[in-house]
Amino acid sequence: MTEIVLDDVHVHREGRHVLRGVSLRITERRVAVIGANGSGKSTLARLLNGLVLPTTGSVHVDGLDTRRRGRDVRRRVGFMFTDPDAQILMPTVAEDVAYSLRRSGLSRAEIDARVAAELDRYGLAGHADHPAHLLSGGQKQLLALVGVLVSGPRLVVADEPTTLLDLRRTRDVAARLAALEQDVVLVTHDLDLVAGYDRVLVVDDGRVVVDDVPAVAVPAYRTLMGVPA
Ligand SMILES: Nc1ncnc2c1ncn2[C@@H]1O[C@H](COP(=O)(O)OP(=O)(O)OP(=O)(O)O)[C@@H](O)[C@H]1O
Repeated sequence: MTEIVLDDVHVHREGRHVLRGVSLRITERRVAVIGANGSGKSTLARLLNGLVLPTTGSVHVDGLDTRRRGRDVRRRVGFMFTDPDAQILMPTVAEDVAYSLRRSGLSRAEIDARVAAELDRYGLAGHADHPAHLLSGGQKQLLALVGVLVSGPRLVVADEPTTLLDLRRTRDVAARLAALEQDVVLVTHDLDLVAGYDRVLVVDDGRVVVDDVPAVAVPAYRTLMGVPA
């Protein structure tokens, strides 16, 4: 279990107050973040692995300050972006996953074995030597997830990972995330995906305005947006 503590976090970006005093302690296995466009969800997600640093306040992951120990934090907390193309860096599928292990200290043979096992687990083994850019959107998102998982994070932050996917691929990626042994923080606009989560944070105008189980938080968000079910 990973513990993330945000203490009175404010984030200013180019004169804008993007987050306004967020304090949280996250220890649950499945946490979802929902909220309107521009409310600050991505910024909150990026704080969790030090991709964004607080302007004031602090973020600690298992006691590590993201401001001072960013590299150690990122080893614990993997990040999955909305657009998998932003995360696919190497020409072939297997090379791309192997790239995530370049600083692992493993031998070439160990890296190859681990890559093959992970691709197999995610149904991508048959594509190992294919150009990564020829995969379907859903396969690319799974490849991005494999690239995040292969280096062994304890927690995966996924920022709208199903936004670009069709219904079937959305269900597939969501099921993969739900089945992970790692802890998950999921940012999403798809309210169906958060049903099984332990905790839902509703972000509005830079603040966490609701922090509750899905059965309470989702209706509260609908009311906030003026679209009750
Ligand atoms: N680097 C930046 N420079 C300037 N403004 C920024 C920056 N990052 C975020 N913002 C602004 O902060 C606000 C919150 O952005 P953020 O991406 O966190 O929202 P979001 O809730 O994830 O939105 P969406 O649902 O549309 O993805 C937006 O108004 C955005 O324009």
